[in-house]
Amino acid sequence: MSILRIAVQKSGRLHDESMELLKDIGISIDNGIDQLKASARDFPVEVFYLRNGDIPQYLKDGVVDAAIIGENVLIEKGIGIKIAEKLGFSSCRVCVAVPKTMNYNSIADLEGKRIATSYPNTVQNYLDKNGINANLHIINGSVEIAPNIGLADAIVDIVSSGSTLFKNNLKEVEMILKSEAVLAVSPILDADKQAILDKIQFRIKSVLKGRNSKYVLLNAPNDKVQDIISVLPGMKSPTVLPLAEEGWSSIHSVISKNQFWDVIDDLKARGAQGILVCPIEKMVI
Ligand SMILES: Nc1ncnc2c1ncn2[C@@H]1O[C@H](COP(=O)(O)OP(=O)(O)OP(=O)(O)O)[C@@H](O)[C@H]1O
Ligand SMILES: O=P(O)(O)OC[C@H]1O[C@H](OP(=O)(O)OP(=O)(O)O)[C@H](O)[C@@H]1O
Ligand SMILES: [Mg+2]
Repeated sequence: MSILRIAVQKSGRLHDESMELLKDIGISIDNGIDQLKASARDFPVEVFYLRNGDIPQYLKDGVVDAAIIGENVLIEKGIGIKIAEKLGFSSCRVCVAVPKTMNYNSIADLEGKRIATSYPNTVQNYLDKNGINANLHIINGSVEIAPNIGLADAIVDIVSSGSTLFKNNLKEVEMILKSEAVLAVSPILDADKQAILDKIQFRIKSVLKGRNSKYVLLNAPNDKVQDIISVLPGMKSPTVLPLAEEGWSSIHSVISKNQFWDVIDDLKARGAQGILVCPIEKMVI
């Protein structure tokens, strides 16, 4: 029987949420400390714990079949590897930053400069597209220190809150790309493995939809029900049930997290009372 080999980051920023997602889709792993490989108890899956930066090559070679990986690393090293699903965590951006004191007006100011980065392919592509010639210095970590020690005039690195740039007296001047954790798939995948992957992807979609939605219950007098329903999306349409008290109804619906507060304000204004909001574990549509 086929077994799908999934790579996750061994340790680092993606590890915990990757394991949480696997758990949420029903893949439980006996994770012995320092194990590099583990089998799932209840699903035909093996999990490989690898460095994020090494995963694109393993996918290309078909050593692993799928992976949870930072999109930025795939863009840097994973030409031809398909993204099956965006996973909604570890969001960041890859940016150009320069010393705060530099008078930066446009990308033309990078001409002839020394740029330190761990993402040389991404940077070179970006410079080529913009017709800029610059000298790249490849460093593997602590890139933000490079301008302060005289190694570079600018850097390209990951930015999230911006606090690392701030601490190093740098300012963000260009955004090259946005990234988040993704489910990536090897180009070498037979039909049996594809069938396992399809099941996993279906489960991931259900979990992500659940994470992005809330279940809402509220009470309303019957004469307000139609007006309230008009602002509730619901999966098909909202559920309306009679309350024990004559003339009142309970309305149940699902609201997307993005619209949540706006819809709640609207519901209150239309006469909703006793509004309860619950998390949704999974949503299968
Ligand atoms: N500050 C951040 N905020 C959000 N996401 C981030 C941040 N830094 C990195 N990431 C994302 O998490 C991924 C893993 O980052 P991390 O620093 O843990 O590993 P790494 O050092 O790049 O990789 P390796 O596993 O090869 O040692 C990055 O590729 C990026 O997609
Ligand atoms: O904008 P911020 O929120 O400050 O995040 C950005 C920093 O986070 C990452 O480093 P990380 O902390 O993962 O350290 P590393 O360089 O050792 O991987 C990245 O390389 C930046 O340095
Ligand atoms: Mg890092």
